[in-house]
Amino acid sequence: MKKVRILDTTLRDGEQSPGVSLNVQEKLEIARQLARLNVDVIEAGFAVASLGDALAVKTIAQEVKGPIISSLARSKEKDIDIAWESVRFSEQPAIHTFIATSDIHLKYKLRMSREQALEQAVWAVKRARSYVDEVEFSAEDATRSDWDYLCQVYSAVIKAGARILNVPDTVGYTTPEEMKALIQHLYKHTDGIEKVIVSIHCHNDLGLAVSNSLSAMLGGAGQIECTINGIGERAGNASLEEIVMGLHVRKDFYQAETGINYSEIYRTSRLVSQLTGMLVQPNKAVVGQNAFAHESGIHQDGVLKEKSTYEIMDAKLIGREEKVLVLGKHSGRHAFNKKLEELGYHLSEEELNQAFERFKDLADQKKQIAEADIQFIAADEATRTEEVYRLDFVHVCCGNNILPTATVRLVQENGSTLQGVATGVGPVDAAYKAIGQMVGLSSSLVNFTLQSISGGTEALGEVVVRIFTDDTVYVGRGSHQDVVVASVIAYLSAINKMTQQKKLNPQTQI
Ligand SMILES: CC(=O)SCCNC(=O)CCNC(=O)[C@H](O)C(C)(C)COP(=O)(O)OP(=O)(O)OC[C@H]1O[C@@H](n2cnc3c(N)ncnc32)[C@H](O)[C@@H]1OP(=O)(O)O
Ligand SMILES: CC(C)C(=O)C(=O)O
Ligand SMILES: [Mg+2]
Repeated sequence: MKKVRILDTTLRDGEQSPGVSLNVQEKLEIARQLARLNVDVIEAGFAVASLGDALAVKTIAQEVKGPIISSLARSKEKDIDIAWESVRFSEQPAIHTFIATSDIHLKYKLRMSREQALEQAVWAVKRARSYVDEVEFSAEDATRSDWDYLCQVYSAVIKAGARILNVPDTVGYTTPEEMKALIQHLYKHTDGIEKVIVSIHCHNDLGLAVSNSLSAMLGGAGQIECTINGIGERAGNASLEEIVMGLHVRKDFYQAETGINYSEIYRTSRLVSQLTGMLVQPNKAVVGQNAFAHESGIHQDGVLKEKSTYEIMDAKLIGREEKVLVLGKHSGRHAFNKKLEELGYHLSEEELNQAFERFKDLADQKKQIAEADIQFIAADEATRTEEVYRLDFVHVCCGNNILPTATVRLVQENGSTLQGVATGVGPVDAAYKAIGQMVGLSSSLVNFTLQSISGGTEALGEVVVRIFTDDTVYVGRGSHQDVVVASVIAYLSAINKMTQQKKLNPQTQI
């Protein structure tokens, strides 16, 4: 059975999804979960992009054990040096350098000749190899590049010391058949290719990212680059859970397997969705809410008689079992903490106390606490931003025959309070206007989403808010059984992040 390496790029390409911005603590939490999922490589970021990115890569390199920790770098001295400074603390550091090879990119973007790009690629790989053995090289837009030129570039970078050759379908342009043929062509015409790992990195512009990745594997690729829930630039990247389960369920056909710990798949999907604010569509394969739900009578009848009639994988295998938890309003701190540890969370004393208090509040109002509720509360506490403004109370007056009005009181860091009242088109709008006036916020709300975390009208409502200011998006999350309260908490969480950022960088306008 062939072993396929999984490189997870949720924290790099995944974070390139429009509207996603993760802080260091959130990235660390995801990286820890990726280690539990047992990915082979975590591409932790693009260190040169910002001080925050470099710090996140460095923190992950220092804290997360198990996977190789890599940073992306253009084929530029500054990028490679900063990438090295950030990953060097890992037990297994790696640098991933790239340059585009398609004529379109060479002519219009890089304004370089083919010869110049080849020279630059070789230089970059040598510089990266002066720091570390694990050097990956990507020929950006490989699938729209001339195949002979591509072989020349790959032969030259192997000679320069690259250990992994990545073939990106940067704009999701190729097809499964063409991808397999390209990988086979590279194997025939690239000098020294048998000594390196061939990797594949597919985008989903035509919805073919997973198919193209699996085809590349059939052509000989030994590493697949992907993201949790398929998030990433534009239409996203190949989705990790679909690739891994595709290889597992069709082992008979692909004759390949990964080292992924299947039981962590669902939990990882939930965590990434929660922290990025990118909701998972209900019909998403493997991790969508409906992926194991049977609606029609004939299907239900079949499944009741024998599950395998309509199920090709076991929900329990990926950690999706809907357990009725024994945890409830009579549970104590020990049992609660043990459950958190089972779910992979190690909270500080203070975080545990806060999480326990929220759990008890919820248990008072909800008959059954689902695992998803507990996971949400734990992740929320583990990644909480320092509170510049905390909600004291929100009262709303609304209905079908009344002007929606909200009164809100906030407590500031120094203990003083702010109180405001406003009207709006609905209770959330009114509350947001009251808060905006109190904190002097001139930024506009970009996006607001609301979903329930578990079933029933008493379920926790999860709100994700994105606010935009000074070219930066701040993502805030909030959860509460009352959706107006959840909305206010989410808004304050985004405002708190923005205010913290302003303290670090006083030029930033609010
Ligand atoms: C296919 C991908 O996903 S690639 C990764 C994409 N991810 C990102 O871009 C996120 C992080 N990026 C950033 O923070 C910024 O773009 C930075 C810090 C990397 C660069 O910022 P800036 O210096 O302001 O440059 P800007 O982004 O406007 O333009 C990119 C420059 O890099 C050059 N460039 C692009 N790719 C490469 C490469 N692989 N090697 C060398 N140079 C490159 C471009 O030609 C352009 O150069 P120019 O300024 O001489 O015209
Ligand atoms: C940097 C490379 C690997 C990339 O993300 C792409 O080409 O899509
Ligand atoms: Mg990409």
